[in-house]
Order: sequence, then C-alpha cells, then structure tokens
Amino acid sequence: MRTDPAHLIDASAALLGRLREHPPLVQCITNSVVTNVTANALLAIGAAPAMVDIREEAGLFAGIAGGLLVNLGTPAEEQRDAARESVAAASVAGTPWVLDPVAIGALPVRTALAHELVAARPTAIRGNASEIIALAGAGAGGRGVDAADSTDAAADAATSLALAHASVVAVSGPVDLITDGRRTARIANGDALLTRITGGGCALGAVTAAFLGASRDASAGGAAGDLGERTAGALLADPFVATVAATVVYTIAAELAAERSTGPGSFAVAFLDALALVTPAEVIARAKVTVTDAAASAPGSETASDAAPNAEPATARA
Ligand SMILES: Nc1ncnc2c1ncn2[C@@H]1O[C@H](COP(=O)(O)OP(=O)(O)OP(=O)(O)O)[C@@H](O)[C@H]1O
Ligand SMILES: Cc1ncsc1CCO
Ligand SMILES: [Mg+2]
Repeated sequence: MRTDPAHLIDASAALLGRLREHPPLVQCITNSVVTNVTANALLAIGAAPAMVDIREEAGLFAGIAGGLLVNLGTPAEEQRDAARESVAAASVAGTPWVLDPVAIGALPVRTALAHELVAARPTAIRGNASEIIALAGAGAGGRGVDAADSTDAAADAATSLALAHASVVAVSGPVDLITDGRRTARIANGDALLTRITGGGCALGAVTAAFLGASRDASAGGAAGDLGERTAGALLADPFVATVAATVVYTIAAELAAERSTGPGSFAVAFLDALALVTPAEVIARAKVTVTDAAASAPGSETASDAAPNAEPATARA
C-alpha cells in the first residue's frame, strides 16, 4: 500500500474527522501524575476517556473499549494486574492497545513488566528514545521519565522492536519517528513546550489509542482527500497510518498552542483548546512528514510529498 507523505497527511486529516464523528471509548491504565491531563486531552480531541484500572474490571472493559492505553509511569501492584488483565482481554477482543514503557531501563519492576507485556504484541509501542532503546534491549535505558537519546539514535531499536512484535513503534522527541519495521515516518512538527508540562508524552499515548480506535472503525471505507474509497478504507485502517496521524495532529495542536502562550502554564491551557479546535485543513497545511520505505527499490529512498528529493520535510498541499 502506498504510504507517501501526501497519503499519510490526507489520512491524518480524515482520521481526525472520523474520530470526532464517532468518539472512541479509550480505556487508560496510566500513571497518577497525568491521569487528569490525559482524560482532558482525550476529551479535547473528541474521544471518550475511561480510567478503568482495577482488577476484575480492567479486563472486562478492554473487551468493549475502542482502544486501550497501558502506561507504566506509576505501576502499583493493582495496576500491574489490571494491565495484564486488559492486555489479555484486548488480544481476545481485537481491541487496539498502546504500551508506554515510562522510565524503563534501570527501574526493575516496570522494566520486567514492560518486557512481559510487549510479548503480547501491542498494536503500538510509544516512548521516548531512551525507553525504546531500553525495551529493545539495546542499552541501559534513560535517566528517568525524560529521554537522554535522540529519536534517530533509537531508529534501529525501534525497527527491531517493530519486527519482533509486529507492532508500530513511535519514538517521541524534537522529530518524532514512527516505524512498522518497513516504513518509517519522521514528523517534524511540535513544540518544546510539550516537554515543560507533565503528560506531554503520556497524553500522546492516549491520543494514539484514540486514533487506533477510530482507525479500527474506519475500515468500512469512505474517501480521504483525493484518495479512492477502497484505498482510503485500507489506509485509514492501517495502525501505522493511525499512529502517524495521532502524532501529526497532536504536534500541530502543540504548535498552534505555542503561538498563543507565554510559558508552560498558559501553554497547558492553550494546548487543550488547540486539541479541540485543530481542523483537518490545518493538519493538511502544517504537517511536516517524510517517509522512508525499506522495501522501496532505491536503498534509503526518501519521499517528501510534493517536493524534490532532499527537500525540507514536506508540507503537503498547503
Ligand atoms: N524539542 C522538541 N521540540 C518539539 N516537540 C517536542 C520536543 N521534544 C518533544 N516534543 C514533542 O513532545 C511530545 C512528547 O514527547 P517526549 O519525548 O517529551 O515524551 P516523553 O519523554 O515520553 O514525555 P513524558 O514526560 O510525558 O513521559 C511529542 O509529541 C514530541 O513530538
Ligand atoms: C513525572 C512522572 N513520574 C512518574 S510518571 C511521570 C509522568 C511523566 O511521565
Ligand atoms: Mg513518557
């Protein structure tokens, strides 16, 4: 399937529209620092959050949710069991789920749990570069909840994780890198203010689960931009495309918010507004996406939509 930047950007705009038309129910098993921020971000983008994270409920709920987030930021014992229950139920029900292995590497309990859960094949794995490197077993891991490595330093780790678990791997940072092991997208949108509020990465994991939920509903078809109906249906149902869409929309909302804020406090408020107000047309106008495809004929071939080779990351159909 063709997934050049222009297709990815059109699909991002279309999935945002789908998500708002049919709000996915997103189950979050997440950390106590960002629970409220995450629920607000989901409501703002147009999804329906539910923080169902106790034993004997989590698994039941994963069977009916549109998407599931498992974030290991503050993994108390009950949440660890809830995560196991939900992941098992999501696998049976086909509920797409996202693993955010917060601060794994040096911390033993969450690192062991992340390795256990990843074996159940998350639909998407989302983390900063240090976390992805640690999960791939390629390094000792970061210094805590913030990344100490660049996203390109995690590219090989992301590819091997994606291939080992048939997952999409999303590495966040100044340029976000998303791969399914064959296709790799780089997204140059965003604002550093996202790293000065809590939940910048954690809420992105939840928004990714929301887009995967919208994507699962989208396989019925319907045109995305100038794509034909059958192509659009397959494109929108592709977890790689949905994961890219979540990051594109989220990071463009951050840019819009940064233009209206003076620091982290006003940014946090403006960001919720921007998640609610960002339009599919703004997504198409502002997205900066490049794609490489390991299966493409030219080695290392890179495409940037509507642009010559070696152009700046593409802004498609501005
Ligand atoms: N320097 C930067 N410039 C622009 N955007 C950035 C920058 N650093 C991170 N981002 C964006 O911030 C968001 C969160 O990424 P980050 O790598 O900070 O996650 P994280 O370390 O997991 O965060 P958390 O503290 O929530 O665990 C992503 O959307 C990413 O695009
Ligand atoms: C600060 C912090 N500590 C554990 S989880 C978390 C939220 C950011 O990941
Ligand atoms: Mg994080």
